[in-house]
Amino acid sequence: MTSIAVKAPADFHVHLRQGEFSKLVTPHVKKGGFILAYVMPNLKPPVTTTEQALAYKAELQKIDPNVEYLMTLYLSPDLTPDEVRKAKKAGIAGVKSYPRGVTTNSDGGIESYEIYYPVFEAMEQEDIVLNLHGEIPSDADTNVCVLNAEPAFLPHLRKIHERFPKLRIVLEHATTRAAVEAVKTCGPTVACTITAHHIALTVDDWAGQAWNFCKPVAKYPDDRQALREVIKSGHPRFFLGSDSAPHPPHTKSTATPTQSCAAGVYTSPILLPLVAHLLESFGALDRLEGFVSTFGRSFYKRELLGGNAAQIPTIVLKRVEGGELIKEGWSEGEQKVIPFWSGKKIDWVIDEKPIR
Ligand SMILES: NC(=O)N[C@@H](CC(=O)O)C(=O)O
Repeated sequence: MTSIAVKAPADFHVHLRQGEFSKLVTPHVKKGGFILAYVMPNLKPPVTTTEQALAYKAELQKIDPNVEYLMTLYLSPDLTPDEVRKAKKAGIAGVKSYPRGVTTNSDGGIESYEIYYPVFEAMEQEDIVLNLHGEIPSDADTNVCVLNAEPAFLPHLRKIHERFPKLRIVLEHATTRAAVEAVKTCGPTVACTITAHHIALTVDDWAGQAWNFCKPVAKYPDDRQALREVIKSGHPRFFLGSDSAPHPPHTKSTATPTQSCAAGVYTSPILLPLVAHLLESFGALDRLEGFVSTFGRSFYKRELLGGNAAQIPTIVLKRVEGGELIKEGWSEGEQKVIPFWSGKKIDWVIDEKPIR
């Protein structure tokens, strides 16, 4: 195969940041082949109200109007059932839960799920999606660390799903076989995003390599295998959410003995070619459109159906013999960002002028 057409690619988990940094990274969604971005709310301060989310959306639209932005709120005590109803009317798509302290800007994250049951009830009624960062905080007393934080979280997923069976829930950026199996056994209201980097990496790739470090961390080879298998099987409740998380280079690469490096892997500007390259590497290229577009769109009720099929935006990838080098980085003024696999070659690029 030398070219592939993908209809309406949608990234169901992306960090677009704020201020000048946002101006650099937001256009990279389109650059990477995507026309829909499901935007994370972990800004400083976090996006906790409908008003803030709409103001943030307006900023993103000003930077790049060519992408559809689906906005989320940050689960915190500020979020009330009334605010959920207001959010629904304003078109907010989801609420993201970060357990306290597990990742970037999660100091205001949650400590217990039960206190949010009235909020979940309103979300279930209003059909707003709950996006779960599925890790529990590390705790030496209970032997929890980054390697088992995700399996240890799964009982919470099951409990919330049992209590609110109609609430649509997405377990974000799954990294383990246990998570894949847990989501499979849940009902049709529970889905799961998988990142590009987690189908490439294992523990060995981030131990000693800050650029591959993100939360949740990549796990064992067998866990990666489970992610690949479920994508290859074409399971419709498993789809792409890149968790593309840019950080200024100095926060990734110049950690000191007392300061750890920022968590996050940046894939936006190369995303669709990268996913095609990875899926092809394990024989799942035929699942590309399902994984990066139709499955997620169907779960989120954002299908592009009917009308004239020719009007659906289509991105064409072409194969590059010998591979295409991933750029060293992008910069604008003082802002700079370095992508995942910078300096490595991948086999696909976006065809800017496809012959139709
Ligand atoms: N994935 C990451 O490692 N980091 C994300 C936060 C998150 O989604 O955990 C970020 O905002 O940098």
